[in-house]
Amino acid sequence: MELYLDSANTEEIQKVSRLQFLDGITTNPSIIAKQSESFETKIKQIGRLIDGKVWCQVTGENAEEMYHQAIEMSGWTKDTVIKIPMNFEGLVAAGELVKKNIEVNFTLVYSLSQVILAAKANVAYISPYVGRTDNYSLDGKRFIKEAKSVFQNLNSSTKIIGASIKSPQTVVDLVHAGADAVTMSYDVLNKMFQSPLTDMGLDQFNEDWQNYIQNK
Ligand SMILES: O=C[C@H](O)COP(=O)(O)O
Repeated sequence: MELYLDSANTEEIQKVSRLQFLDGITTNPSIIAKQSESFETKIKQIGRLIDGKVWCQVTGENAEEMYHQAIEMSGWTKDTVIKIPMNFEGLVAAGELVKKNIEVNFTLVYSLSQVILAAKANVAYISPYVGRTDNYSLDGKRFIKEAKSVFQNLNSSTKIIGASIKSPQTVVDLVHAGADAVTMSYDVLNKMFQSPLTDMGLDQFNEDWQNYIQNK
């Protein structure tokens, strides 16, 4: 399973880059818009901070614009995944990029008919936005399970990256549902390793150890 941080914040990226197993950084236009640097400067900086894939999203309004942006962005880091919106123009652009062996992710995927088109387009990833799905009383976990089964039925190698994750339990649910990858905020990533039982156990070990070495 691949695990990504969904952020463009330098401090957050520097901290998590110490985790050797992280697969990279995902971004989107809203995440980039929170930063002071230009898009290109920011993505290149992330590429220097992390040893892994850097995901960036095209903002063009038609296939041609998306394609040219994607080609340019591919040169910004050594391992770039291009995020393309799931719509007609995006499908056209993705076709051209896949031919050039560029890794493409269809973003904002919410229906199984979109999943079928993604499989036909032979893209590397799709990203269903689980938290946003759940906000509309639709079942994000179930959608990932069904999308996985569609890919299996079609013998597709397209991977599913669960996005818009709001809690560690959602990560667990998505792994059970068959997600190949997950991306989460710094806040959710930090909550993943926290447990009051771990803290209590560690406090007890420390206390016992101090007593032991003092009485030796
Ligand atoms: O780019 C994908 C993000 O995971 C979206 O997350 P969000 O719903 O918290 O904006």
